[in-house]
Amino acid sequence: MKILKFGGTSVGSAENINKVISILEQQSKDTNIAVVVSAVGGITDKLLEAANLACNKDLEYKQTYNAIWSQHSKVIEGLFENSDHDKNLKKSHEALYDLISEKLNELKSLLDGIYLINELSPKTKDKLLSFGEALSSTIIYHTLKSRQVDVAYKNAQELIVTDSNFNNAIVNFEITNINIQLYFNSNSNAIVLLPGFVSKSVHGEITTLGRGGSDYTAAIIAAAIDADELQIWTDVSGMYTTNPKLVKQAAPIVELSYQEAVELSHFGAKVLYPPTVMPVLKKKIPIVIKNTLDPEALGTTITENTQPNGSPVKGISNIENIALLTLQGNGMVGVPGFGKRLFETLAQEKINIVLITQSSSEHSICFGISDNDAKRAKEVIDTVFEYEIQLLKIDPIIVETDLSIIAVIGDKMKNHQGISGKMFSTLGKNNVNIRAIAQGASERNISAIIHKNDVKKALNSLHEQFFEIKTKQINLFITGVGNVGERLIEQIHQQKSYLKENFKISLKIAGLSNSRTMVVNDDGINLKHWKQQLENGEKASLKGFLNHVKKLNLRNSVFVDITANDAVANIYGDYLKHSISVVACNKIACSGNIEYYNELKILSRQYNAAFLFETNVGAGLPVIDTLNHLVTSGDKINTIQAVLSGSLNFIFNNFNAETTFYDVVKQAQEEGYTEPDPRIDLSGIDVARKVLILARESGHALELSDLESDNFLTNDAMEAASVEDFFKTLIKDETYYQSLFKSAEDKNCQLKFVAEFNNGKAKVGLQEIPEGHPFYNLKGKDNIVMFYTQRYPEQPMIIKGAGAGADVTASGLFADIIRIANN
Ligand SMILES: NC(=O)C1=CN([C@@H]2O[C@H](COP(=O)(O)OP(=O)(O)OC[C@H]3O[C@@H](n4cnc5c(N)ncnc54)[C@H](O)[C@@H]3O)[C@@H](O)[C@H]2O)C=CC1
Ligand SMILES: N[C@@H](CC=O)C(=O)O
Repeated sequence: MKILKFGGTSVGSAENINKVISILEQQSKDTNIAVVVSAVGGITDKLLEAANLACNKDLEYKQTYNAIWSQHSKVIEGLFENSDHDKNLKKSHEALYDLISEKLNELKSLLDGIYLINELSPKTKDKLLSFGEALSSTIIYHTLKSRQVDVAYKNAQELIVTDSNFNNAIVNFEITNINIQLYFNSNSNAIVLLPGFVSKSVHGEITTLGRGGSDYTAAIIAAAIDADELQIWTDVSGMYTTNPKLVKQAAPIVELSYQEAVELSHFGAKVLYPPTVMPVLKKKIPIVIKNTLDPEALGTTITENTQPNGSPVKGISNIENIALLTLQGNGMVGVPGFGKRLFETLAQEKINIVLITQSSSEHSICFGISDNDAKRAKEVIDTVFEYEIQLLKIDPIIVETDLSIIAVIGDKMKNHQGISGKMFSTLGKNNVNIRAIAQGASERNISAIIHKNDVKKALNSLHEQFFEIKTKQINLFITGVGNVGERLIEQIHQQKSYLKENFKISLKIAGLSNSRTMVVNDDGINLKHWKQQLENGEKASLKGFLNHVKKLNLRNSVFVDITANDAVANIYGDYLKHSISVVACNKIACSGNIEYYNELKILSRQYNAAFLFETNVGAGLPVIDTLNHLVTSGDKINTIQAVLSGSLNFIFNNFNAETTFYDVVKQAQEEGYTEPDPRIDLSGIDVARKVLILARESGHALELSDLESDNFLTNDAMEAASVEDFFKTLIKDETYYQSLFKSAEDKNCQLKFVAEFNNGKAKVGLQEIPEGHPFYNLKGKDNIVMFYTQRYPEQPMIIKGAGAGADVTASGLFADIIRIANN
């Protein structure tokens, strides 16, 4: 025989009750079943609300009563919607309606009585609450009957006998078990339907079984008759690996042991309330959690032992609204009795302790309790230890609120080393601060107290670590979606599935901003329509964007700066301080004052957040990465010689007697090689910034003002007030630029804008490069960097290739993002 229990949602509407009936018809084909039902969803709360209103002399109770009426009437109408066409069905419909009216009239009299006497005793409350299950079970029983199902009705009050502890009655198992056995031994109906939650005292008064009462009814019956299985039907497909409202990837757990289920349900998995299923645990009866709305789903089977080859971690749970209290002081060390007094005080105050930890120095005891109890706990503990506090033996108790507990759970964790290591390193990498830790000797549960704002991030990171076969999600927040930014989004869109499949990296763009608007979406921005979404976003603001990113608090968050803006560069520190990595192709931060550059490097280390800017030099070429590898492996950089401007190389490669300087500069701008403001390239500042960054990465504390810069532009060009005016000077001064070309051509040289770093000094300037020099044949928009080092003294290490352009720069940014993902 099997016992099936259906909760409030399962019997909450005619549609769901029809689903319940199909399940019953199906299951009763194989074996007899006992079916325990809860009240229609929401009714128990409404009964209480009506009673409290009545008790407080508030006539609104009549409205609530009417709502209870109409909710049941709606269910009945839905179940008998075709009764007009069938005589028998019509009769059943009317009979049921009369029965329910009778019960509801009784309820009305009770509520009127409460209103009149202005009192709601625990005994009356139980009588009142019992209406919920009585109504739902009557409706379902009569519906089954009207559909010719072989069903018997048994009021659980006639079987389950309790003491007179109203609202939370204690079961007398001796009498109850006999009652149940006698009844089921003499019953042959395929289905027996019973209301859950209700019972009667030995004196015949109505009692109820407290929280999770219907589960308890089902478990008591299952244990009494040694049932083959207890099925709990609810509105989710079992117990989940973690809270599915916070972690989208959470999935139902197929198998759990009783202990694991109890641990998980203690820690927030609401589908099972442990005390209620204790009777079946003793008898080792399997419990199956199933979904009424999706009966084909496997659900969760809970038995004594699970498969030996199952995963060691079964679930991750959390309890919200926790306060952490710390009792500390030198006077506690080596003195017995402090713990006893502390915990006795809490017990007397009926304050439940959720977690305890004590350091081996015995200097402090920490414990977690519900936030609601924190104030009361502080008052009573400080009073009890008033004498010791006055003598400065201990401090007044310290209370920290707004915390949550997260716990990793699994029976087999104790046979695996490294689980707690993985748990804490995952939390640490994601900058989740751990306030307290507890692990029992059973090693079935490792718990940590963290700030409530970190719970979502912590659960997602841990879920990814333990359940998602190493897929790492990277959450990108991109500022600047011009030439380069747009290409990066395209590249990410194109590569997303490939990266996920082949490298287990899941890239999500969770935020986008340009200088006008910004959009942030926890679920990720749809990359097919990102322009529209950004267009319709809220007004852009750097602080606003940062606040969104902080509030979302997603794991592996990366801020990507693809602007040329100094205000954006100045905000990196705020991201790093929140353990949000920064990837920048904007060169301002690394070439601005050295204190800021150093501070960013320190913050990056301190907060375990990457700060990468490979595209600052050579666009997509691996210049900085290579330099870093040389330096970290102990090499010394002696000299760097380089052509670092893609746009200037393009310009001087295409400028000759047949072209004009204006035309080739315009073309470089249109091809996307120049900075947003081309004067930054032509003036040599961009190259100066790049060589400065290389010098700094080589270990030299230089400022931009330390560099020698040989400018080749005319004074008018240098002083032009706008880009437009600048271009006008190029037309005006064409003869001058032609003379530069002519001078080089006459010497059979090529014009190259060269950067040099030597002996701690750096300079940039236009040079006439003779044939045979490695720079002479540098094509198109290429860059070349030659590192002369201690290990490469004669023949330099050379990096060469396209050093400008939106596509290659975007791919350089992409490479930095992947570096973070692979870390
Ligand atoms: N084009 C290239 O070959 C290379 C470019 N870079 C760097 O890439 C950066 C971007 O270059 P492009 O895409 O060509 O420039 P762009 O002018 O096409 O795009 C810049 C974007 O930044 C946005 N922006 C500016 N100020 C902003 C603010 N305060 N908040 C939010 N967004 C803001 C603009 O709205 C625009 O969408 C520059 O720093 C440049 O030095 C680096 C290496 C190579
Ligand atoms: N404008 C730069 C490209 C970005 O760094 C160049 O021309 O090299």
